[in-house]
Parts: sequence; structure tokens; C-alpha cells
Amino acid sequence: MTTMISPEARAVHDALLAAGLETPMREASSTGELSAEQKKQRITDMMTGVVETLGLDLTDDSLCDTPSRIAKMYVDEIFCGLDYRNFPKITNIDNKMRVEEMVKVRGVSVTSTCEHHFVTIDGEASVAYIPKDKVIGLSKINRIVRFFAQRPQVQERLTQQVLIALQTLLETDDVAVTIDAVHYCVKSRGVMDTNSRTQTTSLGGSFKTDARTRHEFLLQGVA
Ligand SMILES: Nc1nc2c(ncn2[C@@H]2O[C@H](COP(=O)(O)OP(=O)(O)OP(=O)(O)O)[C@@H](O)[C@H]2O)c(=O)[nH]1
Ligand SMILES: [Zn+2]
Repeated sequence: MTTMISPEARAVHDALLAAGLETPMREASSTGELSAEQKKQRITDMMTGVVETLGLDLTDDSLCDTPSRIAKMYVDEIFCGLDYRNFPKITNIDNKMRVEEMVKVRGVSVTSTCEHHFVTIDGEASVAYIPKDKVIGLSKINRIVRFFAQRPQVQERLTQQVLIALQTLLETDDVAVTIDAVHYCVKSRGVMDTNSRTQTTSLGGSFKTDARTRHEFLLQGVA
């Protein structure tokens, strides 16, 4: 990895690797084998082939920039969470006010991309933790969800990755995550079910072992 990766990002990557929950990536990609510009150039060239193979006319002024647009969208936007150089800056606050009860953030928007078909996953997350020595800046929870959502994903892994990232950063096992989402690979193609939603849950520490804590979280786990 390059030196531009923060210690927090590195700790999260190591924890995911140790848990076997890191997104399957070629090792060279995490060591910065290609720059963002090199990736975009290669994807533009390959998407030119895809669009032409589909029979579209790339001299049309509406289509001519589509290959480079897709390359930019993949590298800078919807898949930018594959690069730990884009991991959010984390602000941890010492828990001087001795917060001992659950902090829960509901209705965190989740827009991700299914790794099987590269189409949208659209949903919401609820995230909770019980502080030990550290409290995290609230927006950082949304940013961590967003970082892992900006990868090709399966919902189960996304849920687990958010859990492990927060456990690592907050130095506590007492974290819980649920995601409730619509998969466009189920809605807009394939089985074409326009109604079903998928809920996934990852519980750590007392959220797993203490029935009351678990219940308190899951009762209103999804907004
Ligand atoms: N467990 C899980 N499965 C997912 C997720 N996103 C998509 N899938 C499923 O991945 C499976 C891929 O199955 P395949 O049979 O290889 O692909 P397919 O022929 O396109 O399947 P259909 O979607 O049934 O048309 C499908 O059942 C998808 O619904 C996810 O987040 N979690
Ligand atoms: Zn899919």
C-alpha cells in the first residue's frame, strides 16, 4: 500500500483480512498498481469495445463520451471504495461524558452496486454502538457505510464490513448493523420482482449476547 493510506484505513483493511471479510481484490490493486487515471483510460478503451459490440454508433454526439463517462463513474464514484486512499477521515472523540447507553443512527442511505450484475442496490442502514473509551463523529458513520457501499457488493458482506470497521475504529465489540434494501438485479431484470426487499443484520458483543440490547436495537432496527 502507498503511504497515502491513513492508519485507520489500514487497521480496518487488516481487520477485514483477518476476519476473511475483505472484498476479494487482487493484492496488487491494494498496493496502488494503477493510478486512477490509468484505470480510467483502460476502462474507457474496454467500454468502447462493449458499446460498439452492442451495435451502438459511437460517432453519435450523445453516445461518444459514454465509455469515458462510465470509466469516470466506476473509478471516481460508484467503485471508489475499492481504494483505501478514499477511506473517510475519522474523528474520534474521547468518551469524557461517559456515554454508556446505545447510540443509534437510523435511516442511513445505502446506494451500492451488486457485484453479480453491476446494477444498483438501494436501501437504508441502521447502525448502533455502545461507547467504551471512544465516541465517533456522527457523520463518520454515514461516511463509513458509504465507503463500503461504493464497491461491487453482496449485501451480507457490506453489512459485516461496516460492523468490523466500526468495531475496529471504536475499539469495542458492541456494534450492530442492519441493512434493508431493494436489489435492482431482482427488480429490473431476472425474476423481475418489484416488491421484495432484503434485510441483513450483523451483531457484535452485547448486541449478540444480551437479549435486551439485541431487542432494543432490532425493535426499531430499520427506519
Ligand atoms: N446472497 C446474495 N445474493 C445476491 C445479492 N445480490 C444479488 N444476488 C444473487 O446472486 C445470484 C446470482 O445467480 P446466478 O444464477 O449466477 O445469476 P442469474 O442467472 O443472473 O440469476 P437470476 O437473478 O435468478 O436471473 C442471484 O440469485 C441474485 O439474486 C446479495 O447481495 N446477496
Ligand atoms: Zn445482482
